[in-house]
Amino acid sequence: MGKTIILVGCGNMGYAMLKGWLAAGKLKAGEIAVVEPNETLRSRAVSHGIHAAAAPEELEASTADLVVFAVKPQMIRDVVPAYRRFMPDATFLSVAAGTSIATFEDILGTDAAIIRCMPNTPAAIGEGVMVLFANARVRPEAREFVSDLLSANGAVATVEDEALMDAVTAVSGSGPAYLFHFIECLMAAGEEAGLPAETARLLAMQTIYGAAALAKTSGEDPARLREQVTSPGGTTAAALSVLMGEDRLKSLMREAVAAAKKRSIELGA
Ligand SMILES: NC(=O)C1=CN([C@@H]2O[C@H](COP(=O)(O)OP(=O)(O)OC[C@H]3O[C@@H](n4cnc5c(N)ncnc54)[C@H](O)[C@@H]3O)[C@@H](O)[C@H]2O)C=CC1
Ligand SMILES: O=C(O)[C@@H]1CCC=N1
Repeated sequence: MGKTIILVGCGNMGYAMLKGWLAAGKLKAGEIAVVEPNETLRSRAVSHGIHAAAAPEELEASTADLVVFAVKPQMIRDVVPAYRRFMPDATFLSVAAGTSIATFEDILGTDAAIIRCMPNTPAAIGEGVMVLFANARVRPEAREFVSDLLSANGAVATVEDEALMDAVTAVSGSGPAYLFHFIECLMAAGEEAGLPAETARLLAMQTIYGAAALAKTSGEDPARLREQVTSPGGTTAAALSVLMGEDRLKSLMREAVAAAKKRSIELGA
């Protein structure tokens, strides 16, 4: 690839993205450096042969093409100024929920090339969805480079209106947690219905995986796929009358997504 990337923060999301890049062979260990104050987390990067620093002053790189911020939104104002020295060459990519381009421009100046990205943790296995919004300072070559890098993490999409990033965060950024909880609930219900724990786990996991894969690959509307499972007067109809009666699950999902969107807006305030 021949570029220099600095990953700032190698926690849950930063490391998930890094794993996706390395697994897809998008970059060599020598093309990326990590800044992470936590020694245990830093050692994960070191185990891949990557130079990992506890603080930006310890970085060996004097130039960078891309600086990726994967720290908590509340830390952005403290962390970002140390990377101003990589301007004007660097493009800055932030995955921080709620944190606007305007906040970065306030810290780095309006000359800075900034891309907001809302990823999700399946990025680690190339099955994430990475949603981008860039400011006008990002050059076309930099956009292409970032899109190509992130394609190792899964689908890459863009929004034209930055305000949509809060809804994106609520649907796909936080979304994996909803599905993990759904798996937990289906496992627990399976056990209560009499299945051994290991069987309930296998059935819940493979059913979610298989249904998602079928929904994605078949091109069928999810409602049509649901109907194909639902025999009139059968078992599925009995269960769906619980989930869909009075729009129960739909209302819950609407409330959950609205709560996440509201929190994303608050984080950016
Ligand atoms: N976890 C997720 O599923 C997603 C997280 N995000 C965003 O990713 C960002 C990181 O979230 P997580 O990875 O979940 O949190 P995390 O707490 O696992 O990772 C943040 C990392 O930043 C490190 N850090 C703290 N101070 C630092 C500094 N001065 N320089 C460099 N690194 C420093 C921490 O030691 C920690 O490892 C947040 O802004 C969040 O909104 C976005 C989408 C999904
Ligand atoms: O919970 C959060 O705030 C972050 C953003 C999206 C997923 N995790």
